[in-house]
Amino acid sequence: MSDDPPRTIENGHVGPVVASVVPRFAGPATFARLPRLDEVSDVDVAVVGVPFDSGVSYRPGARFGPAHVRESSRLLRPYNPALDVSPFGRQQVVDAGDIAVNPFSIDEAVRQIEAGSDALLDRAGRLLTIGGDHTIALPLLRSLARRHGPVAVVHFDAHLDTWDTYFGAATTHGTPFRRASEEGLLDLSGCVHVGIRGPLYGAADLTDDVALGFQTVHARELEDLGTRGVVERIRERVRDRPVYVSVDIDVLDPAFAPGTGTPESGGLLSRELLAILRAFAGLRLVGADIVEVAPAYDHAEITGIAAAHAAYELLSAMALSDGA
Ligand SMILES: N=C(N)NCCCC(=O)O
Ligand SMILES: [Zn+2]
Ligand SMILES: [Zn+2]
Repeated sequence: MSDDPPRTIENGHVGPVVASVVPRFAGPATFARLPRLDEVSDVDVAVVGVPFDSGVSYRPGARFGPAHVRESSRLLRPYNPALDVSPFGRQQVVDAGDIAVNPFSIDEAVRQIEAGSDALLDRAGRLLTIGGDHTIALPLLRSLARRHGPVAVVHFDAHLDTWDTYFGAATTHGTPFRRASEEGLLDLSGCVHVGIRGPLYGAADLTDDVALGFQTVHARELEDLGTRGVVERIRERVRDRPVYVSVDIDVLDPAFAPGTGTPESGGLLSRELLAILRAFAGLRLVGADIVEVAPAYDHAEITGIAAAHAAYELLSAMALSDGA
Protein backbone atom coordinates (compact mmCIF):
# COMPACT_ATOMS: atom_id res chain seq x y z
CA MET A 1 0.00 0.00 0.00
CA SER A 2 1.28 3.45 -0.89
CA ASP A 3 1.95 5.95 1.91
CA ASP A 4 1.16 8.69 -0.54
CA PRO A 5 -2.17 8.09 -2.29
CA PRO A 6 -3.03 10.20 -5.37
CA ARG A 7 -5.14 13.24 -4.47
CA THR A 8 -7.08 15.83 -6.44
CA ILE A 9 -5.13 19.09 -6.59
CA GLU A 10 -7.01 22.24 -7.55
CA ASN A 11 -5.58 25.77 -7.35
CA GLY A 12 -2.74 24.30 -5.29
CA HIS A 13 -5.19 22.95 -2.73
CA VAL A 14 -4.76 19.33 -1.79
CA GLY A 15 -8.09 17.51 -1.96
CA PRO A 16 -9.53 14.03 -1.42
CA VAL A 17 -7.81 10.78 -2.38
CA VAL A 18 -8.78 10.04 -6.00
CA ALA A 19 -11.62 7.50 -5.80
CA SER A 20 -10.93 6.02 -9.26
CA VAL A 21 -7.44 4.97 -8.15
CA VAL A 22 -7.91 4.09 -4.49
CA PRO A 23 -11.47 2.87 -3.96
CA ARG A 24 -13.55 4.82 -1.49
CA PHE A 25 -13.85 1.96 0.93
CA ALA A 26 -10.05 1.57 1.22
CA GLY A 27 -7.72 3.42 3.51
CA PRO A 28 -8.26 5.43 6.67
CA ALA A 29 -11.40 7.55 7.02
CA THR A 30 -10.54 11.20 7.23
CA PHE A 31 -13.50 13.47 6.52
CA ALA A 32 -14.26 13.18 2.76
CA ARG A 33 -10.84 11.44 2.44
CA LEU A 34 -9.18 14.83 2.80
CA PRO A 35 -5.56 15.23 3.90
CA ARG A 36 -4.71 15.42 7.58
CA LEU A 37 -3.66 18.71 9.16
CA ASP A 38 0.01 17.64 9.27
CA GLU A 39 0.03 16.87 5.54
CA VAL A 40 -0.42 20.46 4.32
CA SER A 41 1.08 23.78 5.33
CA ASP A 42 -1.58 26.44 4.74
CA VAL A 43 -5.07 25.65 6.00
CA ASP A 44 -8.30 27.54 5.37
CA VAL A 45 -10.78 25.22 7.04
CA ALA A 46 -10.12 22.47 9.58
CA VAL A 47 -12.69 19.74 10.12
CA VAL A 48 -12.20 18.59 13.71
CA GLY A 49 -13.92 15.98 15.84
CA VAL A 50 -14.91 16.36 19.46
CA PRO A 51 -15.77 12.89 20.79
CA PHE A 52 -17.55 14.02 23.95
CA ASP A 53 -20.99 12.98 25.25
CA SER A 54 -20.83 13.41 29.01
CA GLY A 55 -23.37 16.25 28.81
CA VAL A 56 -26.35 14.24 27.56
CA SER A 57 -29.73 13.98 29.28
CA TYR A 58 -31.01 10.83 27.58
CA ARG A 59 -29.39 8.33 25.19
CA PRO A 60 -25.57 8.38 25.27
CA GLY A 61 -23.24 7.63 22.36
CA ALA A 62 -22.45 10.88 20.55
CA ARG A 63 -18.80 10.38 21.58
CA PHE A 64 -18.67 8.02 18.60
CA GLY A 65 -20.11 10.68 16.27
CA PRO A 66 -16.87 12.00 14.75
CA ALA A 67 -15.65 8.53 13.69
CA HIS A 68 -19.09 7.64 12.30
CA VAL A 69 -19.46 10.84 10.28
CA ARG A 70 -15.97 10.35 8.82
CA GLU A 71 -16.87 6.76 7.80
CA SER A 72 -20.14 8.04 6.32
CA SER A 73 -18.34 10.73 4.30
CA ARG A 74 -16.35 8.41 2.03
CA LEU A 75 -18.73 8.85 -0.89
CA LEU A 76 -18.63 12.66 -1.05
CA ARG A 77 -17.36 13.93 -4.39
CA PRO A 78 -15.29 17.06 -5.07
CA TYR A 79 -17.82 19.18 -7.02
CA ASN A 80 -21.06 20.61 -5.61
CA PRO A 81 -23.43 21.29 -8.52
CA ALA A 82 -26.09 22.96 -6.36
CA LEU A 83 -23.70 25.83 -5.57
CA ASP A 84 -21.41 25.39 -8.60
CA VAL A 85 -18.37 25.17 -6.37
CA SER A 86 -15.54 22.76 -5.56
CA PRO A 87 -15.34 23.18 -1.78
CA PHE A 88 -11.92 21.52 -1.57
CA GLY A 89 -10.55 23.38 -4.63
CA ARG A 90 -11.50 26.94 -3.62
CA GLN A 91 -9.98 26.58 -0.16
CA GLN A 92 -7.64 24.21 1.65
CA VAL A 93 -9.73 21.90 3.81
CA VAL A 94 -8.11 19.35 6.13
CA ASP A 95 -9.11 16.83 8.75
CA ALA A 96 -7.52 17.90 12.02
CA GLY A 97 -8.42 14.69 13.86
CA ASP A 98 -10.10 14.77 17.26
CA ILE A 99 -9.64 17.02 20.28
CA ALA A 100 -8.95 14.57 23.12
CA VAL A 101 -11.23 15.38 26.03
CA ASN A 102 -11.79 14.03 29.54
CA PRO A 103 -14.95 11.89 29.58
CA PHE A 104 -15.18 12.04 33.40
CA SER A 105 -15.10 15.81 33.88
CA ILE A 106 -17.38 18.11 31.92
CA ASP A 107 -15.54 21.19 33.21
CA GLU A 108 -12.15 19.90 32.15
CA ALA A 109 -13.49 18.72 28.79
CA VAL A 110 -14.95 22.15 28.14
CA ARG A 111 -11.57 23.77 28.91
CA GLN A 112 -9.84 21.29 26.61
CA ILE A 113 -12.27 22.00 23.76
CA GLU A 114 -11.77 25.76 24.10
CA ALA A 115 -7.97 25.35 24.14
CA GLY A 116 -8.12 22.92 21.21
CA SER A 117 -10.20 25.37 19.19
CA ASP A 118 -7.84 28.26 20.07
CA ALA A 119 -4.84 26.23 18.90
CA LEU A 120 -6.50 25.21 15.64
CA LEU A 121 -7.66 28.76 14.91
CA ASP A 122 -3.99 29.79 15.02
CA ARG A 123 -3.54 27.58 11.96
CA ALA A 124 -6.90 27.60 10.18
CA GLY A 125 -9.22 30.47 9.34
CA ARG A 126 -12.34 28.48 10.15
CA LEU A 127 -13.39 25.30 11.94
CA LEU A 128 -16.13 22.86 11.13
CA THR A 129 -16.53 20.76 14.26
CA ILE A 130 -18.13 17.31 14.39
CA GLY A 131 -19.52 16.36 17.80
CA GLY A 132 -20.06 15.12 20.25
CA ASP A 133 -23.10 16.31 22.14
CA HIS A 134 -24.33 19.91 22.05
CA THR A 135 -22.39 20.89 25.18
CA ILE A 136 -19.39 21.43 22.91
CA ALA A 137 -20.94 24.52 21.30
CA LEU A 138 -20.23 26.55 24.47
CA PRO A 139 -16.42 26.26 24.51
CA LEU A 140 -16.36 26.60 20.71
CA LEU A 141 -18.28 29.87 20.99
CA ARG A 142 -15.98 31.10 23.76
CA SER A 143 -13.00 30.52 21.48
CA LEU A 144 -14.68 32.09 18.47
CA ALA A 145 -16.02 35.16 20.27
CA ARG A 146 -12.49 35.95 21.43
CA ARG A 147 -11.56 36.45 17.76
CA HIS A 148 -14.74 37.85 16.27
CA GLY A 149 -16.63 39.37 19.19
CA PRO A 150 -20.24 38.30 19.80
CA VAL A 151 -21.57 36.19 16.93
CA ALA A 152 -25.01 35.61 15.43
CA VAL A 153 -25.84 31.95 16.01
CA VAL A 154 -28.11 30.15 13.59
CA HIS A 155 -29.08 27.07 15.53
CA PHE A 156 -30.73 24.10 13.80
CA ASP A 157 -32.29 21.84 16.44
CA ALA A 158 -35.49 20.24 17.66
CA HIS A 159 -34.56 21.70 21.07
CA LEU A 160 -34.02 25.21 22.35
CA ASP A 161 -30.88 24.29 24.32
CA THR A 162 -31.38 27.48 26.32
CA TRP A 163 -32.53 25.66 29.45
CA ASP A 164 -30.87 26.56 32.74
CA THR A 165 -29.67 23.44 34.60
CA TYR A 166 -30.16 19.68 34.72
CA PHE A 167 -29.74 18.01 38.13
CA GLY A 168 -28.02 21.22 39.17
CA ALA A 169 -25.50 21.01 36.32
CA ALA A 170 -25.07 24.24 34.35
CA THR A 171 -22.99 22.81 31.51
CA THR A 172 -24.97 20.18 29.59
CA HIS A 173 -26.25 19.60 26.08
CA GLY A 174 -29.53 21.30 26.95
CA THR A 175 -27.93 24.55 28.19
CA PRO A 176 -25.10 25.77 25.90
CA PHE A 177 -26.92 28.74 24.39
CA ARG A 178 -28.18 30.09 27.73
CA ARG A 179 -24.61 30.07 29.05
CA ALA A 180 -23.31 31.61 25.82
CA SER A 181 -25.92 34.36 26.00
CA GLU A 182 -25.17 35.09 29.67
CA GLU A 183 -21.45 35.30 28.88
CA GLY A 184 -21.94 37.84 26.09
CA LEU A 185 -20.76 35.47 23.35
CA LEU A 186 -23.90 36.00 21.25
CA ASP A 187 -25.09 38.97 19.25
CA LEU A 188 -28.52 39.11 20.83
CA SER A 189 -30.11 40.78 17.84
CA GLY A 190 -28.84 38.17 15.39
CA CYS A 191 -29.62 34.70 16.75
CA VAL A 192 -32.27 32.33 15.47
CA HIS A 193 -33.35 28.73 16.09
CA VAL A 194 -34.66 26.66 13.19
CA GLY A 195 -36.64 23.42 13.53
CA ILE A 196 -37.83 23.71 17.13
CA ARG A 197 -40.62 21.30 18.01
CA GLY A 198 -41.94 18.94 20.60
CA PRO A 199 -43.05 19.30 24.19
CA LEU A 200 -41.37 21.82 26.47
CA TYR A 201 -41.13 22.01 30.27
CA GLY A 202 -43.46 25.05 30.26
CA ALA A 203 -44.50 28.15 28.32
CA ALA A 204 -41.78 30.15 30.11
CA ASP A 205 -39.14 28.22 28.14
CA LEU A 206 -40.12 30.27 25.09
CA THR A 207 -40.21 33.66 26.82
CA ASP A 208 -36.86 32.99 28.52
CA ASP A 209 -35.48 32.09 25.13
CA VAL A 210 -36.50 35.40 23.57
CA ALA A 211 -34.81 37.29 26.42
CA LEU A 212 -31.64 35.29 25.74
CA GLY A 213 -31.52 36.67 22.18
CA PHE A 214 -33.25 34.14 19.97
CA GLN A 215 -35.99 34.27 17.39
CA THR A 216 -37.52 30.94 16.38
CA VAL A 217 -38.59 29.29 13.16
CA HIS A 218 -40.63 26.37 14.47
CA ALA A 219 -40.62 23.08 12.55
CA ARG A 220 -44.37 23.44 12.11
CA GLU A 221 -43.78 26.63 10.09
CA LEU A 222 -41.67 24.85 7.46
CA GLU A 223 -44.64 23.67 5.44
CA ASP A 224 -46.07 27.17 4.96
CA LEU A 225 -42.79 29.10 4.72
CA GLY A 226 -40.95 26.62 2.54
CA THR A 227 -37.17 26.56 2.60
CA ARG A 228 -37.08 29.87 0.71
CA GLY A 229 -39.15 31.56 3.41
CA VAL A 230 -36.93 30.12 6.14
CA VAL A 231 -33.84 31.41 4.36
CA GLU A 232 -35.42 34.88 4.17
CA ARG A 233 -36.13 34.81 7.91
CA ILE A 234 -32.52 33.82 8.61
CA ARG A 235 -31.08 36.47 6.29
CA GLU A 236 -33.25 39.21 7.81
CA ARG A 237 -32.07 38.24 11.26
CA VAL A 238 -28.38 37.67 10.56
CA ARG A 239 -27.67 40.36 7.92
CA ASP A 240 -23.91 41.03 7.69
CA ARG A 241 -23.05 39.87 11.21
CA PRO A 242 -20.41 37.19 11.73
CA VAL A 243 -22.50 34.03 11.86
CA TYR A 244 -21.90 30.68 13.54
CA VAL A 245 -24.03 27.75 12.38
CA SER A 246 -24.77 25.00 14.89
CA VAL A 247 -26.52 21.94 13.49
CA ASP A 248 -27.95 19.46 15.97
CA ILE A 249 -28.71 16.51 13.71
CA ASP A 250 -31.96 15.95 15.64
CA VAL A 251 -33.34 18.94 13.72
CA LEU A 252 -34.05 16.27 11.10
CA ASP A 253 -37.04 14.01 11.49
CA PRO A 254 -36.08 10.71 13.16
CA ALA A 255 -36.84 9.09 9.78
CA PHE A 256 -33.81 10.96 8.41
CA ALA A 257 -31.70 10.88 11.57
CA PRO A 258 -32.55 7.97 13.85
CA GLY A 259 -29.03 7.93 15.28
CA THR A 260 -29.32 10.63 17.88
CA GLY A 261 -29.82 10.95 21.62
CA THR A 262 -33.05 12.94 22.05
CA PRO A 263 -35.20 12.34 18.95
CA GLU A 264 -38.45 14.29 18.40
CA SER A 265 -41.09 13.50 15.79
CA GLY A 266 -42.11 15.97 13.08
CA GLY A 267 -38.73 17.27 11.95
CA LEU A 268 -37.12 18.56 8.78
CA LEU A 269 -36.40 16.49 5.70
CA SER A 270 -32.68 16.19 4.97
CA ARG A 271 -33.46 17.89 1.62
CA GLU A 272 -34.83 20.92 3.48
CA LEU A 273 -31.83 21.18 5.79
CA LEU A 274 -29.33 20.95 2.92
CA ALA A 275 -31.22 23.61 0.93
CA ILE A 276 -31.22 26.00 3.88
CA LEU A 277 -27.52 25.43 4.61
CA ARG A 278 -26.64 26.41 1.03
CA ALA A 279 -27.99 29.88 1.75
CA PHE A 280 -25.02 30.59 4.04
CA ALA A 281 -22.93 30.99 0.90
CA GLY A 282 -23.76 34.71 0.88
CA LEU A 283 -23.33 35.31 4.62
CA ARG A 284 -20.30 35.95 6.87
CA LEU A 285 -19.85 32.37 8.02
CA VAL A 286 -17.13 32.23 10.71
CA GLY A 287 -17.56 28.64 11.88
CA ALA A 288 -19.94 25.73 12.25
CA ASP A 289 -20.62 22.51 14.10
CA ILE A 290 -22.66 19.36 13.54
CA VAL A 291 -23.51 17.59 16.76
CA GLU A 292 -25.53 14.81 18.40
CA VAL A 293 -24.85 11.96 15.95
CA ALA A 294 -25.08 8.81 18.10
CA PRO A 295 -24.18 5.87 15.85
CA ALA A 296 -25.46 3.10 18.14
CA TYR A 297 -28.99 4.19 17.20
CA ASP A 298 -28.19 4.64 13.51
CA HIS A 299 -29.01 2.20 10.72
CA ALA A 300 -27.24 1.88 7.36
CA GLU A 301 -25.38 5.15 8.10
CA ILE A 302 -28.61 7.12 7.53
CA THR A 303 -27.74 9.69 10.17
CA GLY A 304 -24.03 9.65 9.40
CA ILE A 305 -24.68 10.34 5.72
CA ALA A 306 -27.09 13.19 6.53
CA ALA A 307 -24.45 14.72 8.81
CA ALA A 308 -21.68 14.26 6.21
CA HIS A 309 -23.79 15.99 3.57
CA ALA A 310 -24.70 18.82 5.94
CA ALA A 311 -20.96 19.27 6.57
CA TYR A 312 -20.31 19.25 2.82
CA GLU A 313 -22.90 22.00 2.21
CA LEU A 314 -21.39 24.07 5.03
CA LEU A 315 -17.89 23.67 3.56
CA SER A 316 -19.29 24.68 0.17
CA ALA A 317 -20.92 27.75 1.72
CA MET A 318 -17.61 28.60 3.45
CA ALA A 319 -15.87 28.44 0.08
CA LEU A 320 -18.28 31.12 -1.14
CA SER A 321 -18.42 33.35 1.94
CA ASP A 322 -15.86 35.66 3.50
CA GLY A 323 -16.03 34.90 7.19
CA ALA A 324 -12.46 33.92 7.98
N1 LIG B 1 -29.29 19.16 22.63
C1 LIG B 1 -30.07 18.14 22.51
N2 LIG B 1 -29.97 17.32 21.50
N3 LIG B 1 -31.03 17.85 23.39
C2 LIG B 1 -31.33 18.63 24.55
C3 LIG B 1 -32.45 17.96 25.25
C4 LIG B 1 -32.50 18.40 26.66
C5 LIG B 1 -33.59 17.69 27.47
O1 LIG B 1 -33.42 16.50 27.78
O2 LIG B 1 -34.56 18.34 27.79
ZN1 LIG C 1 -31.53 18.65 19.89
ZN1 LIG D 1 -29.05 20.51 20.65
